Amino acid sequence: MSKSIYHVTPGGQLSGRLRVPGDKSISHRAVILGALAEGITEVDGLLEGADVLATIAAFQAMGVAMEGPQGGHLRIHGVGLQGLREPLAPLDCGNSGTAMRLLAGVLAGQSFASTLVGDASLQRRPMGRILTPLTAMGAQISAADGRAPLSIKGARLHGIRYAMPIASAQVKSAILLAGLYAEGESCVTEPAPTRDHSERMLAGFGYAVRRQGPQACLRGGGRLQGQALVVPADISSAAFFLVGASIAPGSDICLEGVGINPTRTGVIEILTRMGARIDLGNLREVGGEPVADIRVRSAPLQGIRIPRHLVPLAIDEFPAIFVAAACAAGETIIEGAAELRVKESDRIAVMAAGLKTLGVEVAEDPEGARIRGGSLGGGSIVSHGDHRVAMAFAMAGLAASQPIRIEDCANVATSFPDFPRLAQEAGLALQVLEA
Ligand SMILES: O=C(O)C1=C[C@@H](OP(=O)(O)O)[C@@H](O)[C@H](O)C1
Ligand SMILES: C=C(OP(=O)(O)O)C(=O)O
Repeated sequence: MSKSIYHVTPGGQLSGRLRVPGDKSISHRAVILGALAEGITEVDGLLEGADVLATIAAFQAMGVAMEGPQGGHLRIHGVGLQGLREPLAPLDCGNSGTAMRLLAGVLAGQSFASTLVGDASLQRRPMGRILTPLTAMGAQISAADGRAPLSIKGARLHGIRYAMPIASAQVKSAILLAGLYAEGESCVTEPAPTRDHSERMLAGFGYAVRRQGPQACLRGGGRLQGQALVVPADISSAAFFLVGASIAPGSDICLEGVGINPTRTGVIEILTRMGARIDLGNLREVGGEPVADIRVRSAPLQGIRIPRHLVPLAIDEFPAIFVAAACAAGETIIEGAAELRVKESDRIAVMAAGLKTLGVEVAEDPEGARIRGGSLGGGSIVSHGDHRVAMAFAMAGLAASQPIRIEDCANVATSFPDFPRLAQEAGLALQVLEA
C-alpha cells in the first residue's frame, strides 16, 4: 500500500452540508448477520472502507455470494447459520479489530478449522479478551502470546454467563455471535454501557435477544431472517467535522443522517460540555438506529474533566477530542481511558507526541492525559498508520499557525476512504501527497 502524506495549510473554516460514510460498526454487523441469515439481505449506506471489505472477503471465502458493494449497496445471499464452508486460506482481517474479534466469535462455532490473520498493527492488539470467553464456551483457539494470528478449531459450544472485565462491544459481540451456535443460553454482562448495534441488529434479523440492564442474553439454535437495512452515517467519522467546525472560527456545517445511538454519542456530550455549539435536527429512525442531522457552528471551547462514564461512549473519538482539548481554554483531563492504548496505535502516546510537536503542553497518564489548551503551531506528525490520528491532526490544521504534515495516512481508507475529498469540499486546505 502506498504511504500517503497529508499536508494541511493552516486556517480556513468548514461550511456546507455533507454526508460522511456509513457506520463502520453497523456495516461489519450487517455483513456478518446477512451472511448467516436465511435468504437475501440488502444493505444500503454500507461503508466501503477497507475494514468492512475485509469482513466481506472473509465471508466470500467461506462460500457466501455477495453482489457489490457498489455505491453503498450490498446484496448478500445468506447461507444460514450452518451454511458456511471451510475457507481454503487464512482469513485476512487487515487493520480491523472488529473484523477479527467478531469473526472469531462466528468461527468458534463452526465444524471446520480456520485461521485469522491481520496487519502489523492488528498483530499487536490483545486477543486474550475474546480467547478467554470463547474457550470457556468450548472453542479451541491458539494464539501465541494472546495475539493474532488466531488458529480456531470450531467446536460444539455451550452457553456461558460472562461478566466482561472491560467495557468492549467487540468482546460482547463475539460472545453473542458464538452464542448463536451454543447449546443453551449465553449471557454477557458489561461493566459500563458499550455500543449495542449487535443486540439491535440481531433483533432486526428476528433473533430474540433478552436485554436486562447491563446484561444481554440469547439462546443458541435459532435462525436469522434476511433483511433490508440502511446503515446510518458514522458518528465516529462525523466527529472530525464536529471538532473541525468547533475550532475554526466562522464555521457552520451540517452533517446529514448521522447515527445518534445513545451508546455512541459521548462525543456530542463531551464537546457540548466544552462549550461547542451542536444542534440536532430532523430526528428519525433508520434501520433500527436513531439518526439526526447535526449542525455545528464554531464556538470558544473550555477545558473540562471528562466524566469517566462517557469514555466508552466516545472511545473512537478521542483522537479528535485531544485536538479539541488542545484548542480549548484551560486544562482537559482524560481518565479511565486505558483502552486507547490498545487501538490501531497507542492513541494516548501518539496523540500526546503529535500535540507536543505542535507546541501543546500534554502530560500522559497511564489511563489518560492532561492537555493544556493553547495555540497550535505546525510541524510533522507521525500517525503510526492510525486512521483516526491522521484525520484528527488534519483537522488541527484549521486552528494551526503553520502547516501540518502528517505521515502514513493510507489507513484512513479503513474507515473513511473519502475523507480528503469531503474535508476539502467543506473547506479544509488539505493536500494528499504520495510518498
Ligand atoms: O464493536 C465495535 O464495532 C467496535 C467497538 C470498539 O472497540 P472495543 O470493543 O475494543 O472497545 C471500537 O473501538 C471499535 O472501533 C468498534
Ligand atoms: C478501534 C477502531 O477499530 P477496530 O477496533 O475495528 O480496529 C477504530 O476504528 O477506531
